[in-house]
This record gives sequence, structure tokens and C-alpha cells, in this order.
Amino acid sequence: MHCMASGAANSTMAAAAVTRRTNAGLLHVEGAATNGDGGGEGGESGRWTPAAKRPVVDDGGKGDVWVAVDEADVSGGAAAAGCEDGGRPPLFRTYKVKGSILHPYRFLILVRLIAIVAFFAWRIRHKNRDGAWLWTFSMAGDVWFGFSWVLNQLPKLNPIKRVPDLAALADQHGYSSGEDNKLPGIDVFVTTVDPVDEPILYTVNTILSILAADYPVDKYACYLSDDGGTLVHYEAMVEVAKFAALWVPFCRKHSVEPRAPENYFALKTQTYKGGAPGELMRDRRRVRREYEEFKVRIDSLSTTIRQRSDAYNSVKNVKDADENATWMADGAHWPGTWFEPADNHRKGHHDGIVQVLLNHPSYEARLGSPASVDNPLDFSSVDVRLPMLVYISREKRPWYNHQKKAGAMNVMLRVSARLSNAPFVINFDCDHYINNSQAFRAPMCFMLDGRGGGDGTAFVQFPQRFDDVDPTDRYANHNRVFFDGTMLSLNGVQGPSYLGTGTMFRRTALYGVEPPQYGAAASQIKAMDKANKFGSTTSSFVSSMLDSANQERSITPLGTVDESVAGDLAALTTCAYEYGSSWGRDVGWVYNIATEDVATGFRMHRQGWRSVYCSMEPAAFRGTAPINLTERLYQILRWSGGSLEMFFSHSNALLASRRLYPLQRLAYLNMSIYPIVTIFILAYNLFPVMWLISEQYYIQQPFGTYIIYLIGVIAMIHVIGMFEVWWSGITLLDWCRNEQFYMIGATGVYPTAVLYMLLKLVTGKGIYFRLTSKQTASSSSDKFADLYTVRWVPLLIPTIVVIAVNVGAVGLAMGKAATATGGLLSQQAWFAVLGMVFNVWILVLLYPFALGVIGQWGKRPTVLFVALAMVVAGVAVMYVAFLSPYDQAEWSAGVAAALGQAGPLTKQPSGS
Ligand SMILES: O=c1ccn([C@@H]2O[C@H](COP(=O)(O)OP(=O)(O)O[C@H]3O[C@H](CO)[C@@H](O)[C@H](O)[C@H]3O)[C@@H](O)[C@H]2O)c(=O)[nH]1
Ligand SMILES: [Mn+2]
Repeated sequence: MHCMASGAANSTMAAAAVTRRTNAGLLHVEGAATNGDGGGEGGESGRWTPAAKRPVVDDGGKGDVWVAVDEADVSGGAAAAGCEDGGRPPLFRTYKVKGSILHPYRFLILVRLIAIVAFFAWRIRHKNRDGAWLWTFSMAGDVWFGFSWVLNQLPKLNPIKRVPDLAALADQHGYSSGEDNKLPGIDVFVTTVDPVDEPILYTVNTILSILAADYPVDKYACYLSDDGGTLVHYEAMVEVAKFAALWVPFCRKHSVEPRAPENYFALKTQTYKGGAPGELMRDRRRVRREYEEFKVRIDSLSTTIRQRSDAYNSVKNVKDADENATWMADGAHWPGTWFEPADNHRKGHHDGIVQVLLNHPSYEARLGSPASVDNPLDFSSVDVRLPMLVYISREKRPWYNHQKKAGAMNVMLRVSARLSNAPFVINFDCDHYINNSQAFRAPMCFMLDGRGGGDGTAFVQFPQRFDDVDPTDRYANHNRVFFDGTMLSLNGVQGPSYLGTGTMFRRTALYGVEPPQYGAAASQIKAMDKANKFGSTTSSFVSSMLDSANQERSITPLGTVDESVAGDLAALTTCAYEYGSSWGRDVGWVYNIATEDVATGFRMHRQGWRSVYCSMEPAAFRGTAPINLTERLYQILRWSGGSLEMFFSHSNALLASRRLYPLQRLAYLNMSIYPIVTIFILAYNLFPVMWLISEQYYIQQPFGTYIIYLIGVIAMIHVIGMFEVWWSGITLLDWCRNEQFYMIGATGVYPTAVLYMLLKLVTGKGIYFRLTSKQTASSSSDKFADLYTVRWVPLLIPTIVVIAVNVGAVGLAMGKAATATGGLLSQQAWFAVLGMVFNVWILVLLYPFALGVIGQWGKRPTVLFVALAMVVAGVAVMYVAFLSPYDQAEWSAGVAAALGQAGPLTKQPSGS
């Protein structure tokens, strides 16, 4: 029991080891101050309400936490008070945490550092004579906890917030489309795999939100990569292109927000902008009707295609080998996968496809037509052009390792280079739609900022925000501690890590080029090409790379897709293209790792690039998150497994050159080894079992002093945590959820990840990670049905065992306290109660997990408490009946009896 006490305590020390996405989160504070909708929590925050007149960008300056940094300091004193380039105002403002919060925060970190050193020194001076192995193990554990705390804490010393200034961008780079618009081009990438696992409605919404974004329509192009190669996706895009002709002008005419139709029509409150609200209501009603019809067409695509194919197949020569072909609307065989898999037309085995669905628009604005009988919407003053839209499905062959998302991204990078070749690239997952139409402009403020260094920025990362998370965010899906705490801290070092979605890149950085201070991009590209790093390059591809180094560049208008273009595209999407090249290592997204995102961002930081964290209000993007316990655990299994893989790869932070900032290196090291701590956490959590075997184990003596030290270092970690809650602006609930989910991960997922990693090291076989399944939106009446669904997998077992052990331990502690010689005030009773406090603490942390595994019962958790009380009482009674007083023979008999009925028990150590 005593041992248990320290176990819990120490794991709490580690619990603050805030690591990649093991954390939770809430609503954005900064924004709350500026646009009247700060209210709601979780899912609803950052949505549009009538109060938000114009997309408001997070104004970090307001509030009582962040203070503006003198811009002259930021630019190394070179610029006169924030102006350079002939008085051009800067495109973003920088804020730091004000001194009255920052200084005590840093001071506490220092004090705790001293405290843990003193603690270790004391432990070494008071080495246990009996149970030395336990002492050694726990010492190793504590040293590891301390070390990971340092890795986690030091990069947080200097949180920085940077706020884009969209007005300044508009002044300098032309706002209105048409005349003198100097905004650069952007290629937008979206990835999807399967129209069922990733409901196609999400993808459709995402694409529509991109097409309707507030960015010069001739300056960006949208690419969808479909790794499933299904005709359903392709035809959905055909439908999208048609519906966009209505949706996009409608969005422009009334400046609606957000521009993803599903989310727009789901809004309860409406924004009244522009002219007559009456006209908006009329138009809206019409568009909504069209949208409902559009959705019906999308939903029935799979049936439509099947029926069409059946019809064709029955007419055509049935003896033909292609008797089960899937047919396109124009009467041709679909080159991708077929409903009835056939050679060269099944999953993982089909040709590459590139289809331009909407070509690059003209440079001249084109106004729509006035209202008429067939078209009741008046678009006569609205530009009705649509941006370019391209469907891609790369070639797939069974003998080739496709590298999942990373492979898909690299193909998109090449295809887009040939078709539009924008100097900037922004990517998101199919379930992340644009929630703020300014989302493409904001990152430009960082990329184009004139103060030396804008061009040293490789990527701009937006936080991930999620819809449809249960209101109490049971499994810490919002991850605010990570997004608003850890990422803002890194923003003050070299920049946030790349998080896979909602990220704008400088194209040359993706090609593996080093930042400008280490040589001109053009000469680097030439040298890399000579070294054959880009693969079997066509010369046009290399020249496109040279072009894309110009950050002022727009996009290449694509004429017709003639034979030479088609030939290039075919070559760029093949598996063979990358053979013998550096794709997946020095070029493009990084391969052979479950978390390609962190590794890819790491390569850039390692080369000396910087990155910027950009949060907007309302949130730039919103996505979906897994609210089912099993799905969520699988997701963090992939993240934690990927982290470990990173450590055992060429992306190990210790191997990076000196261009990686020291604190950034610590942060990456932390990000890649955090799951290891689980070995100690799990051991501590399971220690009570040991008291069955022997009674003499002590972690540390004298026990009283030990407890005081522990309480001290644990309390400090929480006080420091409160400072972080303060400056990051998250809520206490976010913070608590984060602590809880950390413990849940540490008891089941991280040990599994460590095992996987060991297996990989031994067998050389990579880790298989599955796609995170998306909630099936709108299908069920209960929005949060997934929360109450239990999917049993072995991954759940370790945590269940930990819960059982700790519940048993609480019962025992009660039994002990009740039977203590000398009554309730004796030291024996006191220790028992102390131990119990920590067991209870573990149980509180694991509570969301317990709710998860009881499924539907979780809606009325009283059941859980009744069951808990009964088990605890049962164990306590059994202790009193069999184990006390301490007669050894009786004790053994008691253990035998208890083991038969109630699981693990502990025995009061003698002589305490
Ligand atoms: O073979 C594949 C597998 C996945 N994807 C796409 O990759 C994206 C992310 O996959 P998902 O399973 O949804 O992963 P999440 O756990 O939701 O993703 C988070 O974590 C990933 C890294 O582990 C990042 O790549 C993601 O951007 C980030 O949102 C989705 O758009 C998929 O369509 C592909 O294109 N091809
Ligand atoms: Mn996802």
C-alpha cells in the first residue's frame, strides 16, 4: 500500500510530461475577448454568430495575459520600430506572456528543478537496506520521471503568440481580386482513402469550403488525392464542381461563414452581412434546397454507379474478361478500382488517374447573370469563377509499399507542380473543412513578412479544432493543453511541429531545400537534381521546381491537358517514379513512420527552417475526432508508436545538426520518447500486488519524509500547471481531462507502443497502423452514440487490470485502517489512509476509461459508484476477516481465500 502511494505520486510527476497530443483542451480564450461569441465550450466555440461582423482574427493583444513585444526587438533591432522595407508595416504582431505571470512561472520551474535534485540526493543518502532492488527500480523510475519532466518543461520557458494582420496584408498585397493583386499562389491538398470509412460527405464539404474560400480565385488550385481509387469519389467531385457553381457565388455574395455547406446550414444563428437580409433568406432557402438534392445525389452515387455498370455489363459482350467492370458516365471503363475487383482494378492494384475537373479560371472577373426563371438567384454583381479542381488517384501495385498518407502527399506535390506549381502548399485531411474563409490569407502574413526571416519560415501550423466532441470531452479530444500550451511554447523557440493537417508550406522546403541563408534555392535544387534526389525527373519537373522558388509567383494557368502534359502526369503518379530517389527521406513527406507529420516537420527544423503557429478566431479549420474509446486509443497508439519509431530512425533528435535549436531538440526528444515512461508508471500502479508475496517492501525509508518530499514535488507540478492553464487560456476542465487521458494512455496504450517498438527492433517489421475511423455523421439520432459503444480489444485489458488492483487496494486500506493496532490515530492507520489517497487518485484519473468500458451504463454512472462501493467494502471485510491480526499462517490462508474471490490484496508491512 505504501508502495502504491509513491507509485501514484510518481506517475503524477510524469503526468505533466505533456507530449504530443496526449493532451486535452477547450475554447480559445484570446478570441473570446474580441468577438462576442467567446461563450460556448468545446465543439461550439469559435463558431459564427451574428456578433461576428467580419472574420475576426485572434487579437492576442487584448486580455490581461499577453503583452506586445517591441517589433524592433523581434527583427533583431534592424527595423525601426516595426517598419522596414520603406516603411511597410509588419504583417504580424508578436506577443509574449506578461512579466507578472512569466517570471513567477519560470521561478517555480527553477525551484522544482532544485527540489527534485534535492529529493534524489536524499534518496541516495538514505538507501534502503532491505528491498534494495525495489529501491533501485524506483530510483530509476524517479530519475526518468525527472528527466522527462525537464525535457517537457524547458521548451516551455518562453511562450510566444504571433497574430497575423490581415489588413496590413491587404494593403501590401492587394485585397480585392482583379486589379493589382500581389498575393502568391497556393496549392491546396486534401487526402482521403475510402468513401465509407471516411464518409464522403465530409470530403465533399471540405472541398466546397476550399472552393469558396476568400482568396483570389485564379491564385489557388484544389487537389483531392483518393487513395481508394473509387469512382464514387470521382463522381462526387463531378457533382461538387457542378454544385460549386451555385454555392461559391452564394458565399461570395452574402459573405457567409463558414463556407462548408453542411456546417453553414447546421448553424442555429445566422449572420446578416451585406445587403438586404431578406434577399439572403430567399437565396439561402433556395441554396439549401439545392444542397439537400445535391446530398441525395451524393448518397446515391454508389447505387447509381452500380446500376449503370450492371446495365452496361449486361449489354456488352459478357464473355469479355471485363464482365464485371465499373463504368463511368461517359461509357468508359473506370481506370481505378471496381466494385467487383478484377485484375488491375482492385484495391492496391490499379493505374494512376489525374483528372482536371475544373480548369484554371480566366484572369478577368466574370459576373454572373441576373435572376431569371430558371435561376432565381441574382449573381449579376458576383464573380462566379471557380478555382481549379483536380482529382488524383496514384498508381497502386501490390508489390510496392505505398507509404500511406505520406506517399499520397508526395504524388500530389509532383502532380501539382506540373499543373499549377504554386509557391505555397496547404494541406488538410478530408474531414477538416475551412471554418474561416480568411484561412488562406492568415498564414501569408507570416510567409511574406518583410522583416528578414519571413522567407526562413518553412510552414505555418494552425491548431486543430474539432466538432461533435461530447460536451465534457471525455477522452480529451480537443487536446487544448497540447495545441494551446505546448505549441505556443514551441512558437517561442523554433516553431511548432507539423501536425498533419491545417498547415501551409513553402514548396521549396518540402522539396528538401535548405533555408535561404544557406544558399539560393535554385542552386540547391540544381545540385539535388544532379545527385538524382528527385527521381526519374522530367526536365519540366525540375524547371517547375526552380520556378516555385519565387515566393511572389501566382500559379501556372493550365491550357488544355494535351499529350505531353498527360504523359508527364502519368509518369509523376507511378510507383516507379521514386525508385532510387530521395523521396520520403530528404525530399517530400517522410516515409516508413506512422507519424509522417512530425518527422517531416522535424526534417525542416533540422535544416534550420522555422515554423509559426497561427491561431484565428473563429478557428481556421475544424475537423472530426474519434469519440469512441477504442478508436481514440488506437489513434494515440499510432501517435505514440510513431514517436518511438522516430527515435529509432534517422529522424532522431540527437542526430540533428546544430541548426536545430537546443530547446527545440529537447522538445523533439521528448516527443519521441515520452511513451517509455509507461514502464515505470505501470509498475508503480501495479505495486500493491507485491504485498501478497512479501510484507517487507519499502520504496524508501523513513517513509514519512519520503511522503513529504513527494507531496512537495507533486504539488509544485500542479502549481506550474496552473500557470500554464493561465497563460495558454485553457480551462481547468481541459487540464484535468488531459491529466486523465495521460494516465489512461500510460496504462494501456504506451506499453503496447513500447512492445510494438521492441518487436520492430527485433523482427525489423514495421508497425501496422489503421486509419482513424470517422464518426458517421448525421446517421444516428444520438449524435454521441459512438461514445457509448464498447468495442472490446486487448488494448483495454492493462488499464482494466490497473483499475482492479487499485480498487482492491482501497478496500484493503480501509480494512487496515479499521483494524490498526492503536486505532485510527496510529501510524499504521495513517499510512493506510495515505496510501488510499493515491489509489483513489489513480482511480479518479482512470474514471473516463471506466465510463467508456461500461458503455451504455456510462450515461448513468451511479451504477459505477455502487459497484465500486460494493467491491471496496467486500475487500475490506475480507481483510478484516482473514488477514488481521497478522498471524502468518492465517495470513497465507487468507490470501489463498481472497485470491479465489477478489483479486489482488495487500498485506500490512510489519514494523512501520
Ligand atoms: O493510406 C492512406 C492513409 C491515410 N490517408 C489520409 O491521411 C489522413 C489522416 O488519416 P487519419 O487516419 O484520419 O488520421 P488521424 O489520426 O485523424 O490524423 C492525425 O494524425 C496523422 C499522423 O499520425 C496526421 O497525418 C493527420 O493529419 C492528423 O490529423 C486522412 O485524410 C486520410 O485520408 C491517405 O491519404 N492514405
Ligand atoms: Mn483525422
